[in-house]
Amino acid sequence: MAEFIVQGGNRLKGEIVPQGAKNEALQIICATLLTPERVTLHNVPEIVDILQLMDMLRAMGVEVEKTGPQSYAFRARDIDLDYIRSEDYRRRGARLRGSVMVIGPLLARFGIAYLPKPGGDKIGRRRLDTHLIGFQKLGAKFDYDFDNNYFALRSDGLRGTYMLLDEASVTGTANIVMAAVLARGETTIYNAACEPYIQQLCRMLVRMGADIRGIGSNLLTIRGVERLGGTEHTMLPDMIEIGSFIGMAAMTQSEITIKEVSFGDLGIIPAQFARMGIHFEQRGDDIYIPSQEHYEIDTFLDGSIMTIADAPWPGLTPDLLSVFLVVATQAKGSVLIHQKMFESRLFFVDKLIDMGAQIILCDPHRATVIGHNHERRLRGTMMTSPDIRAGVALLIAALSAEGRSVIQNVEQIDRGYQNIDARLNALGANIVRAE
Ligand SMILES: CC(=O)N[C@H]1[C@@H](OP(=O)(O)OP(=O)(O)OC[C@H]2O[C@@H](n3ccc(=O)[nH]c3=O)[C@H](O)[C@@H]2O)O[C@H](CO)[C@@H](O)[C@@H]1O
Ligand SMILES: C=C(OP(=O)(O)O)C(=O)O
Repeated sequence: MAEFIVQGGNRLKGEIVPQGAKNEALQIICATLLTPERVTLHNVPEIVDILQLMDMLRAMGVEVEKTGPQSYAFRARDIDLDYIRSEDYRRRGARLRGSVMVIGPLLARFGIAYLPKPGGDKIGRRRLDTHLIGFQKLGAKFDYDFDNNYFALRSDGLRGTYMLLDEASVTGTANIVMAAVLARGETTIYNAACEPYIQQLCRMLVRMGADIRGIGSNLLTIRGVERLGGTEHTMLPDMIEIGSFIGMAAMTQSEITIKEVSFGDLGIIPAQFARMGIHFEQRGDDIYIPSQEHYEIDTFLDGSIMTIADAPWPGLTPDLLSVFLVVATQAKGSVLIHQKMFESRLFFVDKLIDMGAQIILCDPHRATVIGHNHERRLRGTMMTSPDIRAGVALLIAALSAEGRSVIQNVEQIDRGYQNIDARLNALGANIVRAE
């Protein structure tokens, strides 16, 4: 298990370029299975989850070639359909959440797919009902194999239909869209997720020849086509990484410019940081954050305590709530952080409490934070990263803290943030990676 040894207290300064979006890349890489033609992807983040998904596709028979820095070409000519029943496939699938999205393309193109229990962050129940019920509505049949622990899905030709999703699942919507683009007839998906990840996927599918209307909304209409062709696609900058850097700048009182953020695709994220009292300027497509001695959390218009809560897009992504929570520990004022979607994502606050933060964990979904207004620093300590985003929140806490912290299990952070120690050290942080 690798760890970060962090000497806290440095103010950071300089420019940082965000990586390509992890959760978009997971969808997009799975979509390359939909065509035997070449698909070239740019701005691919070389993080553990993405490298593992690419290895899984290679093992399935996809030709994957690195064509430049952060660029890869994929060609899914001959897929080994025996491999997708193998123990190796199940083992690889279990390492990341994104693996679940190979199912839609396999079902659409080959009429057969196996769904092993996917991995990903252990942040509460992560059900797959939306995916499976969606495939069933398109005419697929599924059985659970109790001996081998996987779902087997089959179809003798998917057919378009109307469906109202029980929840706006991100990976569920991506999976169903990828199945529907090659189904016969028209599919309507209501209550579809509409994050920029999904919008980007849909735009790429359209360039491959798909017919999709309603992109960016929660009502998608897809007219199935016979086949899809090759294309090129560039990932957006990772909005979760951008949000993490905004939070880090505020906590460490640093002056940072985040380059080429694709501001229009950040949705409500900048406005929510502004409600935390954090100043920033949009300069072209960059975000400039000046060094701030203090930041004061807004109240609601009636004077009541601010709540920062997640909601399906265009609401605030749950993946940034851990960062908002840590940022609040040094703000002036109080805030209620309400993580509605996941039930085990706030437990990392005990580490922040150990560091001296004033937090009351009200229940698994809600924590009240009373900020120190930078009058009292957090204290460095020993901690373990429980999931990607809590890991980064703890790293931000450690960077701002007095003294030395050790963060164990940084493999969790590496799943989602490329080379984060070196990139932050280039801004003046003091992070040493030890194996
Ligand atoms: C690989 C990937 O892309 N992972 C992201 C994806 O996971 P993933 O697609 O697995 O998450 P889902 O969107 O399916 O749902 C996440 C959780 O939120 C709940 N839920 C979902 C929709 C809804 O309207 N109401 C609701 O309560 C679900 O029950 C579930 O517990 O989306 C999550 C929600 O943005 C993010 O945290 C993950 O980083
Ligand atoms: C929860 C996340 O990832 P995953 O769905 O891959 O576990 C995340 O990116 O914050």
